[in-house]
Amino acid sequence: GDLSTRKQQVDSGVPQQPGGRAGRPAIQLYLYRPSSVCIVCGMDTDAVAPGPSFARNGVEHGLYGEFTDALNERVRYSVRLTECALTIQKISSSSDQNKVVFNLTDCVGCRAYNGEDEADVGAFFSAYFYPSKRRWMSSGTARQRVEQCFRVALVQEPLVNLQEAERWACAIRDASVLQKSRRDGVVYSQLPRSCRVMLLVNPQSGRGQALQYFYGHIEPMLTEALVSYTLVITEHQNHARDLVREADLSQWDALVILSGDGLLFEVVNGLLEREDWEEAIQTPVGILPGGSGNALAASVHHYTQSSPVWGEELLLSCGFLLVKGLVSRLDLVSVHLSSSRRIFSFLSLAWGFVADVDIESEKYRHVGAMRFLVGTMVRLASLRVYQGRLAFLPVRDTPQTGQGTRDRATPSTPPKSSSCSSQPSGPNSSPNQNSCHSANSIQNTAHNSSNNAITTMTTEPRPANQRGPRDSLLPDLEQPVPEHWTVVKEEGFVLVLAMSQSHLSEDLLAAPGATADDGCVHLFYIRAGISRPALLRLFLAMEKGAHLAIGCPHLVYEKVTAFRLEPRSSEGALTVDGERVDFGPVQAQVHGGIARLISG
Ligand SMILES: Nc1ncnc2c1ncn2[C@@H]1O[C@H](COP(=O)(O)OP(=O)(O)OP(=O)(O)O)[C@@H](O)[C@H]1O
Repeated sequence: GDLSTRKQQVDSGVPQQPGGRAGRPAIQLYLYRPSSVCIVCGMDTDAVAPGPSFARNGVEHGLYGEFTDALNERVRYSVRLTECALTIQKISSSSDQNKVVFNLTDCVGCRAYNGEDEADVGAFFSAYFYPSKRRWMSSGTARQRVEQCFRVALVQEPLVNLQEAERWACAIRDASVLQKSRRDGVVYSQLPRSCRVMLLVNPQSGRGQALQYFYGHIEPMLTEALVSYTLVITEHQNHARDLVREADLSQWDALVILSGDGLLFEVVNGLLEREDWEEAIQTPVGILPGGSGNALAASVHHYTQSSPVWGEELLLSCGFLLVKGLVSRLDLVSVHLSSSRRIFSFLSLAWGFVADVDIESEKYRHVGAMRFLVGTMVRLASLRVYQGRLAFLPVRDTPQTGQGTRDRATPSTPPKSSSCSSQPSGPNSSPNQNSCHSANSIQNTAHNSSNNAITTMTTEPRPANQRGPRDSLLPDLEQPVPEHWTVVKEEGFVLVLAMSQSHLSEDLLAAPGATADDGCVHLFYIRAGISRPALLRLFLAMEKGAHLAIGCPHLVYEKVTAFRLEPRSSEGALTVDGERVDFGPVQAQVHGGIARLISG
């Protein structure tokens, strides 16, 4: 339904209706009451003359209109829309002081509507912006909601006024769609306009506030951006996985989760367990932070090169990226567990200190993201050494044609699924022979069973746990690692951490150089012998991603495409994407860019 009330604020120069207060946004319900809108369109004044490329209340290379403040008819504004900005200026003012320019890269939508008062002939349009602004009372910037509302009352005919409001709304929407902040070197595709999203919310995630976050921040934003969604509230573990495995994906342009990373782990693995996994994994996935770790959400925000944000500011940032709808590639790591199970990870594999902190701090969940700090202090007090063997395939030693490296040139028509196997290949197999890339089309195609690119199965379908891309770099887990792999001499570790994204949690920038689709795993390990203060210094430095610059002799960092870890001590946990997995030998290989992630 329509939004029905909102906070209104008119500042000295320009009427604004910010939905949240400055600084950290609180959870608020934005209920819309259009009658509170404050600008009247159609005043005949020459105080601010339109530029030569504008027609008054008409379009040439933009739009120009003149307005008065409905709350004070003596205050008038000129409004200009160009291809990249909406500029609002107080007409009576001769200086530029009262001019406000809204960049359309910050605009998520605009809509036209009638007022609640049936006797009112005027119509309205509202434009919704989320510019990055300085925080109130603290340093840095964060996105904050700003609404600009205009009343159109050109004539006494309500329909004509509504058509004029719709013309402005449409022009602002169209111009905003074209204005997106893209990073150099990233290949994007685009969600369709008015896209359809399946939005999965885990009400238990984090401190149990995910649904509040949804209704307070995300639902209004989706409505503003005309994104239609189906809300699914997960009821139990593996609910999302089962749902995604069976869903008719042609109904959705994206699968988005509002939760911790664990729910996206289920979605990704559900997609790869489908018979049509090659096409299914092309469905863009998105993340909205609702957990206590929120590592992928923090990474996605970090990739936009914006200053760090946390909590609800991070939620707003990720919500903004979702409705802007840019999609890039996402690496997945195929992880073979000792139980012969294979799972796919988009985030991390941890053993030792980090994994133990993650699992042991579950009991401090009520303190939110602080649980990791508490857990770190507790585990530091009883620091352990974990015995095991580690081997890896450095990026520099990886065959260029093999899987695990970034391959943007992969043809868009996938090979037949029947030629693929999820089982590890023998050490002598050629990566080319074994490679089974998914369709790496950057087009945002409908998930249509008549699509030519979709491969039909010509042989017996593989069981769900054997689907997904073939791991051409991995030998059998019982076989020794290939000779060209690097085997670590030491067998005593404090931690081993394999990162696919930049962040380990909202405030731990573990792999500063990582991107979502760099085609490698950022492998860190800390050798036994590090002192408690040195380890603490490393974690404190990690908050700003400065741990590698400390020069700690116990910390080793390698970019790899595959690795194997064989724990020898029985204590400690093994986690994949923050979830505990079967303890024992494990090996993994990266599949560069096989999934798609809503990012910026
Ligand atoms: N309604 C539910 N009740 C209980 N568990 C659920 C429910 N929905 C999903 N789950 C499971 O909860 C687990 C944790 O979810 P998720 O990682 O999304 O949140 P979180 O653990 O709070 O986040 P974080 O790891 O950042 O603290 C997942 O394995 C998921 O399967």
